[in-house]
Amino acid sequence: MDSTTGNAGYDALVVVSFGGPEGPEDVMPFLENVVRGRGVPRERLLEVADHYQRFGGVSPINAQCRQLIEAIEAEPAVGLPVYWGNRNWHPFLEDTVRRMKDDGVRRAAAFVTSAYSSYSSCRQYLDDIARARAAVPGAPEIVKLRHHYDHPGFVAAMADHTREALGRLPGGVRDAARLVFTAHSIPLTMARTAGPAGGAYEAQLRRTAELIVAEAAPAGRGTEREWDLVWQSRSGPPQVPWLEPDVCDHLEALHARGVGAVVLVPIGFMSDHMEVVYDLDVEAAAAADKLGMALTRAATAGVHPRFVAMIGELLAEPEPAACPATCCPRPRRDQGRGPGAEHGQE
Ligand SMILES: CC1=C(CCC(=O)O)c2cc3nc(cc4[nH]c(cc5[nH]c(cc1n2)c(C)c5CCC(=O)O)c(CCC(=O)O)c4C)C(CCC(=O)O)=C3C
Ligand SMILES: [Fe+2]
Repeated sequence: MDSTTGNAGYDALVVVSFGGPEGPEDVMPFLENVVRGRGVPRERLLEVADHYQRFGGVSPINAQCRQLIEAIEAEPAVGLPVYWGNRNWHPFLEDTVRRMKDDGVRRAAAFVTSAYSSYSSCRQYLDDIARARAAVPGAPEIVKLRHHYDHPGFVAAMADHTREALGRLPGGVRDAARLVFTAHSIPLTMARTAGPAGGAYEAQLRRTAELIVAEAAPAGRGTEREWDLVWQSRSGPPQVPWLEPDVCDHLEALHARGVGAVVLVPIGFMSDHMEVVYDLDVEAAAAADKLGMALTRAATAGVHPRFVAMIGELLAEPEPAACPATCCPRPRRDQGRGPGAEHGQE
């Protein structure tokens, strides 16, 4: 059986991810890589550094990537050598591309651990790939697989995890529980220019949520389960507007409306990241506790068998159309700060 080429003739798969620190001394250099040229205030950076330090300076993201790669390597539908390269921490994508070239890879598919359109979640990864290839003479061609937000494998994994989290709520409040889907907030300027026609980040997340609601909580008791899409992990200077409401504010608003139980469903993250284990499992959990709300958090897609199988299915699809050069542009750093600030080098 020749399952090694698929329709698009790839000879390798590279998992492209964000990267995270793996010890206390990694935290500041990692954060400096993340925010270089981004205008994130120093106070915000120190606050986030403290979140990492509470976990011994170790983000869960790299271990999750290693587990995913192990699972992909064991997936018969993949049948390709699997590489891994990150934007912000070891193994850096450029080093990986060099290794791929040395191994004789000619045409690789890239699975980016982000399912949606926007500068941060799509274009920036395309730029990372282009920069890494430009630094390596004779680098392989690298084709980014399509956005998988609506793929039945991703949806099935998250629906399964949503049902499981509903099952962890006390029986008495389970039926009335509300599903609260979360994703990383982004600046409004970035949200407006996401995708070929703008607005794609939010529209895709909403679609994912709808698909999960339909699968996890089908109308059986007569009505569809109530749900919302809200935002978490806002960064940037306070005067720049980002997508709202924040998940913790939203829990308060729901409580004021008499909602007694919530399942958080982190569809914006493909695996456990610091944003999930701190911003949701520590901060949002504390907010719910204070309000006396029952709260559980659905597991991220991680290595759910349907999610892993999805990667094999994506590899078998014809080569995806490249994103138009104009979609998901890098927002200017001065956007949202009013007129007169238009001389940054970004
Ligand atoms: C849309 C989006 C995703 C989802 C898509 C994807 O998965 O790629 C994502 C993922 C992640 N973001 C991560 C970490 C950080 N993001 C930051 C800052 C920012 N994120 C942004 C957006 C996103 N981020 C933006 C617009 C900024 C402002 C600065 C800038 O314009 O770039 C900062 C700076 C400090 C702060 O939070 O203020 C950190 C440390 C980690 C690793 C977590 C871990 O270690 O477990 C992951 C997976
Ligand atoms: Fe981020």
